[in-house]
Amino acid sequence: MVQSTSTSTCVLEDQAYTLHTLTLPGSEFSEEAVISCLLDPALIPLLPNPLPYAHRPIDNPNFRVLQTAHKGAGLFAARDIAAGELIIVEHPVLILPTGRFPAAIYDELGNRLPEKRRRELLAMANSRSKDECESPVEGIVRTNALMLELDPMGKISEEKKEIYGGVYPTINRANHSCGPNATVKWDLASLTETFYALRPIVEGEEIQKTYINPMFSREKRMETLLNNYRFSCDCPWCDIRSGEQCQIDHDLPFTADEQASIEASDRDRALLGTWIFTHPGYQKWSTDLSRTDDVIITSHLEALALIDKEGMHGLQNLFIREIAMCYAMLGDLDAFRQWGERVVQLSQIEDSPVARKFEEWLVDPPKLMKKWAWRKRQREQMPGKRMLKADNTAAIDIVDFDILFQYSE
Ligand SMILES: C[S@@+](CC[C@H](N)C(=O)[O-])C[C@H]1O[C@@H](n2cnc3c(N)ncnc32)[C@H](O)[C@@H]1O
Repeated sequence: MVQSTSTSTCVLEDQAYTLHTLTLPGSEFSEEAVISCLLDPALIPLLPNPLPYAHRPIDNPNFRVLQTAHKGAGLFAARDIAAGELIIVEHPVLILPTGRFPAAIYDELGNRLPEKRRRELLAMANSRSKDECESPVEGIVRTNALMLELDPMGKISEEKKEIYGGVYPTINRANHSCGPNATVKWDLASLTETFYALRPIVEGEEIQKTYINPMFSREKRMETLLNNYRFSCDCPWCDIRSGEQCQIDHDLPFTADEQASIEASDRDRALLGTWIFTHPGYQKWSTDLSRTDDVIITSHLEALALIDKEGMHGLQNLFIREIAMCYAMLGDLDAFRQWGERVVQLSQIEDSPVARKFEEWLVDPPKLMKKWAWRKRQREQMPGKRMLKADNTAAIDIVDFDILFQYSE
């Protein structure tokens, strides 16, 4: 069976692009899946080879697609969903760069799909008028595409590297919130996007992701959403007058209290965005006894309180993991179990090796963790040692926020 076919097509600003169709074979559990791609030819050898089997559909899904009052369709929890729980795994129907191409190229990308997939694509939301995007496929791409990585090892030089997006008939039904309860993770090896919960979602609640960097100020978030997706955000962090007359529709000036609340939210979001560079981190603390025993835990609990307030749960894992590690170094078994179990639950999709490591440790932490109670033992051996410095050194871990965002023009 031919799984991968190319037809050389267009050159845009000196760059050649290839229309390339991927047919992922079906298995005992799945039908074959076709992905219609527009690619820099240099990316083709970087695709998984052989292609993976098409993903098995999820039995008894925990979500439904329903119509909303003013946002088009949306995804809603069909039952309670736990933090970290899988919602859906899906192959894109299209993969293409963010740049603009002639309408005929978009149409051709759509036409290369089997009829059922093409109809699914054409039924998706399109926020662009015919004047803006002559091809409806382009309008659908601009409204829906999620960034994905085809060259994780950086084989293509930085100057030539482009941003690619994927379009997903189901995941893309998720509407936007600046305090999302779910997020996505791309996996090149299986050519899938996984959509999963960031915090508990109750039955009937809308399942939403963020389309933009949630660290932006309210003004910038609203401007970006209007420019790229053509809507005014009415999430609780933007429409601070929910239930009353709202600024978005009526352009009334904010009261002093409303203005203060917007400024506090902007400040807290910006602070969370730089927290790991400006606040103490586990790595240095773990070997430095001059720092107080609770400095990381206290600081990280502060960050988690802000994360809860702003609904930025996409940032929580690093803090939760480091708090668990602090309790391990302090030899506090109950607290390590409590935080470690949260790590396992929240990391199963986001970072499965971390989830597995914690699962292993949780069987018998004092026996299995090399540094178990290291700080406690050091203190016992040096009871007189004073803690000299307040800790103001930043962590060096870098959070990759990119997976949170949709791509924009
Ligand atoms: C990726 S689609 C989301 C699914 C879409 N509602 C549908 O019917 O398929 C993006 C479009 O949904 C709408 N949308 C998404 N989030 C919204 C929100 N928070 N408020 C209003 N409209 C929203 C906008 O029209 C936006 O261009």
